[in-house]
Amino acid sequence: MLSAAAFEAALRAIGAERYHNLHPFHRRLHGGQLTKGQVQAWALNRYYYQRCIPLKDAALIARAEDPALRREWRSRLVDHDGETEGDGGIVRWLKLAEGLGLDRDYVASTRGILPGTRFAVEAYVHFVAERSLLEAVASSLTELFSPAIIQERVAGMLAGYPFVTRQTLAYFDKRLTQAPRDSNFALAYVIEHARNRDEQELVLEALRFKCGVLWAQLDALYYAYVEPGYIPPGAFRPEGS
Ligand SMILES: O=C(O)c1cc(C(=O)O)c2c(n1)C(=O)C(=O)c1cc(C(=O)O)[nH]c1-2
Repeated sequence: MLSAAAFEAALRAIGAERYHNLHPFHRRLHGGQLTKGQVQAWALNRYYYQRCIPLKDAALIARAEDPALRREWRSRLVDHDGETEGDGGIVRWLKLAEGLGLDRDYVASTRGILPGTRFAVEAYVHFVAERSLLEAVASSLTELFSPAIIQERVAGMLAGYPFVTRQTLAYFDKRLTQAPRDSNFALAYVIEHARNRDEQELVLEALRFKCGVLWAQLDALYYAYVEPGYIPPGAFRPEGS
């Protein structure tokens, strides 16, 4: 069995090798190299991820028998759904999409998303609902790596696109405190609850799976909106394309 330190190092190595900051779509997004239509396509598709996160968190809570785990995890539902209407991450993401010039109702309808986005995000929700609780918790560990990408994204997008303002990107301000809180809890949880080498391997595999969920969403965007640019029937078409 790996020591706690070696186990944590193995988890971090997966992020260093596979996290979606490395994807060419993100390299372009953060480097100011995309058109407004391509940035809109990113925001519109990612809305589906945001919308489904609370479904997977609710699925996890439904399976957790430990009140302490449920109590800790429910803050994630509040972060995304808000305490009242008009509050929370989902609404903040819709504001981001609107700030980029998209119609809020069209985004919320998810009619324009890519099939690849739908399948990748649904695979995540199913994974959390169907695998062991340990794997479900482990699959959230990509958030260990998100503060760095968020800082890079916000700075890169503000510098790279005249149509992006700090207010438009307000969604990410809260994530900079929420993500470390959540991922530190999840990391301590998997270190404590993976009781043997096989369970540690399940945790590592869950994190690799989740990196694939994030990567596949960007593959779909790249293929449809960058190269070769085959937009599937029914999916969002940027103006002038
Ligand atoms: O901006 C990003 O790159 C990024 C990445 C991730 C992630 O690593 O899964 C999440 C988020 N953002 C995010 O905003 C978010 O609410 C979130 C929840 C989760 C999760 O798996 O429970 N990941 C992420």
